[in-house]
Amino acid sequence: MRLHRNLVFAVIDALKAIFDENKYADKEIAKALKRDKRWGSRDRSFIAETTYDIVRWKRLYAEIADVKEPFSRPNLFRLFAVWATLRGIELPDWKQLEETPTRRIKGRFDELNKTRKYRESIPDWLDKLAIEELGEEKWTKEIAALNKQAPVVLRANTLKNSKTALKDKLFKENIETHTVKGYKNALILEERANVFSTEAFKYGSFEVQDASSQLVAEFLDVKPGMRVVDTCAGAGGKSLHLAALMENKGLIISLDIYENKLKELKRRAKRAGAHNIETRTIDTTKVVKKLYGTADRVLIDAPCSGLGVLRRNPDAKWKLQPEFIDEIRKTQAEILDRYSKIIKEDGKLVYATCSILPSENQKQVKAFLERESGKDFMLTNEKIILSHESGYDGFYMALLEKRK
Ligand SMILES: C[S@@+](CC[C@H](N)C(=O)[O-])C[C@H]1O[C@@H](n2cnc3c(N)ncnc32)[C@H](O)[C@@H]1O
Repeated sequence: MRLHRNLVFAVIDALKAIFDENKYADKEIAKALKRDKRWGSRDRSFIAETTYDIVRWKRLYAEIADVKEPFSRPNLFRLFAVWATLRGIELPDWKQLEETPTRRIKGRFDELNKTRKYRESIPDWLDKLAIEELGEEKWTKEIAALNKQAPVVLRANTLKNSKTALKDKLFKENIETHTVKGYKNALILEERANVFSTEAFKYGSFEVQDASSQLVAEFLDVKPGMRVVDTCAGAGGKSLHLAALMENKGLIISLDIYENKLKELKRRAKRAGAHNIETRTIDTTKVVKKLYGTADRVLIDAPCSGLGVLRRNPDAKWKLQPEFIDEIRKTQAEILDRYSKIIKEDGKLVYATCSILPSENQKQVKAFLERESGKDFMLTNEKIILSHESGYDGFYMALLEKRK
């Protein structure tokens, strides 16, 4: 592989913003990709993948390069030199890469590889917390899986086409996919590609959605004609799936505390041809209270640490703080107490997160069932999805039924 100066500079600029200015990796990468319209798909994937790689392995690479944050530009080039050396890429004779100690890099890598917190590049507090929650054996396997690059998974939008029809459509646009057992509407890309530029995407034939995430709406057991409330709808990944499962019949009320996310949901719903979704911003407590006792089904896709989706958001390893996880657990408990009241008698509720920590998942549900607010509910099904077992994102979902 030959390294191109413009592409490497784009990576360095993105890393500077992510590491030193605390910006989000996905946003900075999107910005970097807009810099030159002439860049082709290989150039673009070099920028995206290299940036994500260096974000993912920040602690390991910084230790090998012996550099500390905040990173100066010369130090960011040192991190890049570590990345390139470990991949066996020949370094060009640019002044920024002069005197890279190639042999020493390989030696340090072998040495640090023996210790999990360096090998998997994780902060000490996270390593400690995850061992307490999952046990060392499970965590060691899980973090190794969460450090891999995620496959691109699509969900066929059955309001527009079947999975088989979508597969054919994409094939005609030179995108090859395969199906996976156990995931009704999922197609996995054989090779990474910019699916957003396809005609199939513009027509609303699919959404990009991880396979584990695709299990959540199905878990809620919705039927056409039902009244469903998606309480933490965000930009609508699950609402859109619910609309498809309900064949556009009945009503989905999608709530969130952020109006801008719901605006994006509406835009996506239009493209997907989902006509039974109504959005409401939770700007006062009244919005939720008005819904008490009205829904056949409620989805709580709760805000969480996001530790199950580190493959997609590796910068979360560095942005997450233990205090945030403490706070989010309190929010999850409050949300369960308040939003469970939206359910009618005999109705069903799904509580889901994209976290792998029992304290945000099964323990949260258990505590809810023991509180006054949960006394009428019964846990009838539960899925604990770990990335090293499923091959997809880490997720949790619990199905609760309201008794008479
Ligand atoms: C896991 S994300 C939802 C993802 C979304 N359901 C999807 O499938 O694309 C959690 C969402 O909860 C929202 N949220 C945070 N606190 C909330 C609250 N108190 N009430 C409702 N929504 C909340 C966040 O804005 C975020 O969009």
